[in-house]
Amino acid sequence: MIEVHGLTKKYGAVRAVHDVSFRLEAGVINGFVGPNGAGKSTTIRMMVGLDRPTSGHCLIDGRPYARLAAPLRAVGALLDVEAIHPGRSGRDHLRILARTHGIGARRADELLEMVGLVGSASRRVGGYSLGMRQRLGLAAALLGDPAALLLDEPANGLDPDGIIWIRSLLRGLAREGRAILVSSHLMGELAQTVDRLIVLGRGRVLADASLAELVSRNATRVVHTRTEQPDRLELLLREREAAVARRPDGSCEVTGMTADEVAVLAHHAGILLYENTTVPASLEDAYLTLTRGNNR
Ligand SMILES: Nc1ncnc2c1ncn2[C@@H]1O[C@H](COP(=O)(O)OP(=O)(O)OP(=O)(O)O)[C@@H](O)[C@H]1O
Repeated sequence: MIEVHGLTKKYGAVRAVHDVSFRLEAGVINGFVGPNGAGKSTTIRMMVGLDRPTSGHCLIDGRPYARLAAPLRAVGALLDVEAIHPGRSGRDHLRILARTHGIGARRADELLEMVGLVGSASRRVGGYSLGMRQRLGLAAALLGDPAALLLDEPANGLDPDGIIWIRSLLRGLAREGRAILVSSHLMGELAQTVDRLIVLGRGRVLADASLAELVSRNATRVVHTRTEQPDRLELLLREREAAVARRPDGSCEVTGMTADEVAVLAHHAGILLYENTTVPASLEDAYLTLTRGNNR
C-alpha cells in the first residue's frame, strides 16, 4: 500500500504540487488526471525519490522509497522514456538494469516478449519510436515484479492495438493484487480502465473518488429529444427553466429536466415525440466540470 501525505513542491514562486494526499490500495487501478502542468509528473517523481518534496512525504509499505530494501520489487515506475540511453539496445538496457538490482537476465528476456519487443530487442533505443520506448519503459517498470506501479502517460505514442493491449495488461496486473497509478489525458481510455480517479488542478487534489461517484457528482445529465414541433417544445421547456440546445437536425438537448418530465410536458401539450432518451453522463464531462478554471 502507498500513502501520500501532504506532498508539496515549490519551484521558486511556482507551487507545482500543493498539499497532495491520497492512498493507493492493492488491486485498484487509479487514474491520475489533470490539465497540463497540474503536477502529476512532479508528484510521481517525488513518490519514487527523483524529486525532493518541499514538505510532506510518501510511504511505501510504511517506508520512504529511499529506505526500501528492494525498491524495484516494491514499486515500478514509468516516467520520462526520452531519458533512456539512446546508444544501448533495448535488451542491454533491460539486462543492465536487471543486473544492477540483482535480477536475472532471463526476466529481462521474458519482459521483452511480454511487451512485444522481441523483434527489436537488439536495435539501438535511439532508433525506437515513442511507442516502442514506452513498451521498453513498461518492461523496465515490471522488472522486479513490483507490488505497485506508477505509470506516467504509458499509452502516449501507442498504436490502437497497443492501447487495447496495455488496458488488459493493467487489468491483469491489478487482478494479481498490485496497486496501480496511471496518468493519462485520454478520458475515454481511462473510463474503460480505471477503478478510481484522482484529479489534480494547479497542484491540488480536486477529487479522489470511484469512477461512478465522480461521474454522478459532476457530469450533467442530458435528455435527447426529437419531435415534430421543436419550436413549441423548446418554448415550453424554457418556460420551465430547462436549458435547451438545438442540434442541426432540429432535435433538442435538454438539461434541467428528466426524460420523464419532458415526456409528460409534451403529452399535455399534445406534442408528438419521436425520440426521448437520457444520454449517459460521460467521464469527460465530469472531468471538464471539475477542472474548469483550474488551468495554470
Ligand atoms: N524542474 C522544474 N523547474 C521548474 N518548474 C517545474 C519543473 N518541473 C515542473 N515544473 C512546473 O511544475 C508544474 C507541474 O508540472 P508537472 O510536469 O508535474 O505537471 P503535469 O501534470 O505532469 O503536466 P502534463 O500533463 O503537461 O505532463 C508546472 O507549472 C511546471 O512548469
